[in-house]
Amino acid sequence: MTTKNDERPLTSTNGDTAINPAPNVDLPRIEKAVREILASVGEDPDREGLLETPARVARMYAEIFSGLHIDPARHLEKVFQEEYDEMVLVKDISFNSTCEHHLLPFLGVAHVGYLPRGKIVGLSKLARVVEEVSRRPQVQERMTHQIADMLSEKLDPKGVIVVIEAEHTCMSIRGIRKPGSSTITSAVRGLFKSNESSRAEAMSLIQHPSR
Ligand SMILES: Nc1nc2c(ncn2[C@@H]2O[C@H](COP(=O)(O)OP(=O)(O)OP(=O)(O)O)[C@@H](O)[C@H]2O)c(=O)[nH]1
Ligand SMILES: [Zn+2]
Repeated sequence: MTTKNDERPLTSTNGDTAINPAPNVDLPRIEKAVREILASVGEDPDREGLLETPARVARMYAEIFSGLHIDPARHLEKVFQEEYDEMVLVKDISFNSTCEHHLLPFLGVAHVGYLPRGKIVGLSKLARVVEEVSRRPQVQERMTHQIADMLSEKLDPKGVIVVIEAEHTCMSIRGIRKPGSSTITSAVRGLFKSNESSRAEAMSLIQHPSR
């Protein structure tokens, strides 16, 4: 089954009814662009194996960029009053994000810690923040400090530390081609910034193998 460029329906479902799961993402526009890219590299967008590709890619972008249209910090609204003022650290939160320079994935783990000031938050919420922030085109540095800023603002903690370790596929599958290289970024706020021993304690817990 082949159809001409301008005859192809610009919907993004396999069935008759187009349901756009991401109302702020223009799926038909992505599909059109993907067809254009395929044609530009010398492919035939109308060959059987590629027929559904533009719609798939559109859905994929809606998924991996879904963090653009939401406020990840909303997960930090529900706090519990608790007189615990030692460190809380959730390690090895896996994520995948997209490098804004090449639109290729960078993926790895985030470590998120804070020193509460009478307010704690559900542990899963830290992972939810990482998950949603990661679903944006970005650089790792911005992702790191945005997560730290969200915690600082919503929890008013005594300190925040965010460390992210990731492999950038734009460095491993193309360009300089260094698979296995790892980029580490950190953002520290409050006591973790001003107090060297607090920061060292957090860093040693982060570096310590889990379990
Ligand atoms: N600082 C930073 N750089 C990134 C990130 N993701 C990708 N990059 C880099 O962005 C840079 C873009 O460099 P350019 O010279 O504009 O593009 P390019 O010619 O494709 O670069 P090469 O990757 O060196 O081939 C590259 O050095 C990438 O490694 C990130 O999260 N943070
Ligand atoms: Zn890149």
